[in-house]
Amino acid sequence: MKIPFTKMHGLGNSYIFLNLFNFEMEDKDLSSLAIDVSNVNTGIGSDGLILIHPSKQADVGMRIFNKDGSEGKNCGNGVRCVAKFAFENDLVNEKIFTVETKAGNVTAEVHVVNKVVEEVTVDMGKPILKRSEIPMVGEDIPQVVMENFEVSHHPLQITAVSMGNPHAIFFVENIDEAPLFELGPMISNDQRFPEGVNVEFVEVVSNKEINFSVWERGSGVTQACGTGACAAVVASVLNGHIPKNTSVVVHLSGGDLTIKWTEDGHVWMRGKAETTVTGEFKWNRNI
Ligand SMILES: N[C@H](CCC[C@H](N)C(=O)O)C(=O)O
Repeated sequence: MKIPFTKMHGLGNSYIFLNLFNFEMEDKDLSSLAIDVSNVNTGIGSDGLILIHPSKQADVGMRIFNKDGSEGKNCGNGVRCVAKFAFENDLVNEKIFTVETKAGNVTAEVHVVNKVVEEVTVDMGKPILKRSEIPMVGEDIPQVVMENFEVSHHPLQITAVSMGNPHAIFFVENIDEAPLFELGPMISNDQRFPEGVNVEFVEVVSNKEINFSVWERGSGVTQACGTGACAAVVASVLNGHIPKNTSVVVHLSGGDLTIKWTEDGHVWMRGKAETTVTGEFKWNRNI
């Protein structure tokens, strides 16, 4: 089976994009396709697969699958790439439009230079803070902020935020000393998160700047995580490190995002989206 694809990335968080406006894939094949295209040795190499599809409730729709074949509900870097693809391929004809995700609709605005979308601003909507809606097991309280969370004899304090997908945020003194590889996978698969969780370590640099690293649910360490960066800013405000309504520079391994949690409760994200390569993937898994 020959599959036309476009590889794109947001700050090095890369996905293989399929345009389902002019190509069809069976739902039952998507998980295994995500695993195969993500494989850097036998596939194309990426953090997962993203489908761009027609939508009845928004201008375009997207679905995101992680490297392990699991489906996520939202993807900040992915939304910016979908917006770039949709505008540059005339799937939309306005610079501001809506994108359907499994977590609901978001609104994107593309910033164009010489017909090329360089950056995208996304209104990622409101964060979800209620424990049961993260979801996280335990007494259902309005928000989980600096709660004791022991992992493998490490006494940590967790702040939990959902951007439609779950995030566990831990503040550290020095991001370079964060136990990302040791504790990331343990926390991501911890029983206290019934659906798993994305794990972020955050170093507060100032009241408008943070350093950030991430172990993504279903993909492991990635260069960037857009929803994670949004969740990290929300957590920083909840913990009094950053005032609300501040334009925060989030330094991720792959580059910077500018994020603001505004008084009306919405989280805004601005950052780059880039196209790496287009091509045709010969997929011959015996399905
Ligand atoms: N691993 C995430 C999906 C990708 C999110 C990330 N790549 C982003 O940019 O937000 C999850 O399972 O919830």
